[in-house]
Amino acid sequence: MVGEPVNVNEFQELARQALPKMYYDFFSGGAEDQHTLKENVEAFRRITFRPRMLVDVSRIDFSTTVLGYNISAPIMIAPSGLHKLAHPEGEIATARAAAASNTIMVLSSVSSCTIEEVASSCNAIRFFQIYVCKNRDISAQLVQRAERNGYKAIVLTVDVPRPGRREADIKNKMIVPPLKNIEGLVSTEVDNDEGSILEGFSKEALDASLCWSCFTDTDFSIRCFSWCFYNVKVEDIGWLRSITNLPILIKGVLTREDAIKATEVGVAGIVVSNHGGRQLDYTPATITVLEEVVHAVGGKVPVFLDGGVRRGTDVFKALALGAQAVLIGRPVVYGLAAKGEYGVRKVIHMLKDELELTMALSGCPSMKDITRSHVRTEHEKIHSML
Ligand SMILES: Cc1cc2nc3c(=O)[nH]c(=O)nc-3n(C[C@H](O)[C@H](O)[C@H](O)COP(=O)(O)O)c2cc1C
Repeated sequence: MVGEPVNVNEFQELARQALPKMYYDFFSGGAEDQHTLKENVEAFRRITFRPRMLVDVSRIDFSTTVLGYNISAPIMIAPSGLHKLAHPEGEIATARAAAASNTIMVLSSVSSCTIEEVASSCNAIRFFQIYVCKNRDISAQLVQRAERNGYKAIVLTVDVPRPGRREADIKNKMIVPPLKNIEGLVSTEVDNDEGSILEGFSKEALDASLCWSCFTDTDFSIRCFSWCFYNVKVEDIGWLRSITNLPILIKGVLTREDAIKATEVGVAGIVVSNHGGRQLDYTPATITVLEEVVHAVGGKVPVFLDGGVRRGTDVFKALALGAQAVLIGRPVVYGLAAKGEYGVRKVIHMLKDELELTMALSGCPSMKDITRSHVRTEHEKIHSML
């Protein structure tokens, strides 16, 4: 029995106690051997600090901006689906916690509350995450609804051409409740005797043919024109840019090769993510590839990171390695399951408190003081021993 939690990790056990096994497994699980799921957390632990002493840390400021929006700390809420499985108020409670914490929430396209319900529930700064469906009209409708309802950016998740093999969901024959945003547009009644219904549905609906496509500005306007007036299907990322004025972030990049392609197609930012270890198992922990992506991008667009962030020290490490901010996945859902909106607020608050302390003890009174030389990676440790 866990009493009042004193850190974010302790919310996981509270969530396990609060939820039916099928739902707890859905939120906590990863793909196959769950190697990447564990590594996301473990890799942070292998990074150590190089703190500086006798710096004036009597005032700490970690407020920042993301795509021009001021937020209280470099900690945002990652998109995760089906929050009503965690708590009856679902994403509305999560959004209210984001508003109270003055941070950004990325709403999942497979949320259990609609785009409109979340938008009208509070004044949180919201981004909207999409998967591209085989039927592009469905994705286009979602993007346009998000834009109409005041969402400030589109987060395109690119690591799910097919769903990863989440064996707990398969065993549990995970049942998907109605996906409110796409109700009536996509059938969730998929026969999938061998696996989870969620997996079966994703295989049916998602467009596995989605690709990068580079284009010049002239090329782009021709594509827009043709899409609007002749309804000719414009391919891929160019297609997405042609249907929205919102900035587009790409979520799911893990290599320099893809980081370069992302900047070439004109995205506004990159999220280094392996989907919290739920997609391809044995992809590296995100914190270990962050620098590779940051170097490849060369400051052209901001780079964000999610996966395994459980401590304020983790946030600091990601910032030192070049992230502009981090996103939090499971801890938010665990907070929601354990204590509703209050639980999500508490999770964000705990991470902020820990970040503040880490900055004070490292000699970094502001975000700009956090540098690469404040951390030591495992690679550097090995190198220094040779
Ligand atoms: C239960 C669950 C559902 C998720 N649903 C989505 C989703 O709908 N769209 C998406 O882009 N990512 C989704 N993700 C991935 C998260 O956005 C994020 O990448 C991941 O949770 C970060 O790792 P962490 O949980 O260790 O913080 C989901 C993750 C979890 C745990």
